Amino acid sequence: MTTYAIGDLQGCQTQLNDLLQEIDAVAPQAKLVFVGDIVNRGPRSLATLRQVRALGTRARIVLGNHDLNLLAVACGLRKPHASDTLDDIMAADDRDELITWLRHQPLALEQDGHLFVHAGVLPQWTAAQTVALSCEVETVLQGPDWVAFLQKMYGNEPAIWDDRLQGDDRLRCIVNALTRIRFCQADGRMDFKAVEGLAHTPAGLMPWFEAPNRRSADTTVVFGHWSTLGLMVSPNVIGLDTGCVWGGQLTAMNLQDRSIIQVRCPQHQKPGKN
Ligand SMILES: Nc1ncnc2c1ncn2[C@@H]1O[C@H](COP(=O)(O)OP(=O)(O)OP(=O)(O)OP(=O)(O)OC[C@H]2O[C@@H](n3cnc4c(N)ncnc43)[C@H](O)[C@@H]2O)[C@@H](O)[C@H]1O
Repeated sequence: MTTYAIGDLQGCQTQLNDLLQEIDAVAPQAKLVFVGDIVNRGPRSLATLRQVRALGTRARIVLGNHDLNLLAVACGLRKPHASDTLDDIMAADDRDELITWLRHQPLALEQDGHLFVHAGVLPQWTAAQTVALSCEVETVLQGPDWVAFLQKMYGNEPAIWDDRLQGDDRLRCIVNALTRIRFCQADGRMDFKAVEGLAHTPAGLMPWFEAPNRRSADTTVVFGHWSTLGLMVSPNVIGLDTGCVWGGQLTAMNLQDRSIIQVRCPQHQKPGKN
């Protein structure tokens, strides 16, 4: 069975339609895995969310930082940022159903020998451990205390993993790795400032996937989140955020033969204005 992994949609539903048409033309039964940031910044968050959900068992997703932001906005914890484009979801008749569906999605999943996350994986984690840690967050997100969890989720500390972490600190560290990391130090300490591409790697930092002795290196990790990195394809790392919302492209990769389908996108937001 063919599987396509698809990069950050960010509410670009017109391009999602175009992309799905192109996929269907070559592999109509293909399974789909979206690497998160289904919504926000783009013009059609509601339609995008509805369409991905309507794909049913054909598609799986992992949650991104913008999807978590939507949950926080929807439950009244966060005010929308000026650059957020979530109003159509907030006003939708099916808003509660959509939010419930979203908070029942994973932050990491393994399928067909690939590990899917939105942002990255800490060097101390194996692929199996990554999925287990994701499950810890999912259990809380799907339970009765999900709003209290989101309230404690924000923050950059602890920035380094320790198996002994517990409670809110443990969950925050897991969420930050799976949905926000780009660069880290050699010991896996996460950086949350640098957002540019590899040519601008700050001194003392490295992309998370180049951390020495990364224990998930035996599994191909597929991720999004890092639009300034762009399309990144190496034997065991595949980055698919090609900045559709910033005027780049929406990208899908056939994980069996690594062929690429891309759809050009108009610029919906200007970099640096968020
Ligand atoms: N635990 C948690 N803690 C904190 N926040 C959490 C959280 N969980 C969820 N969130 C939420 O995360 C949301 C986003 O936070 P931000 O802080 O805005 O996230 P970001 O990483 O800067 O941006 P993004 O995720 O859109 O990534 P991209 O590569 O496209 O863009 C990255 C940057 O690249 C720039 N860029 C894009 N294309 C560019 C180009 N062509 N040239 C130059 N710069 C470009 C953009 O301007 C942008 O600044 C917030 O709403 C927040 O609520």
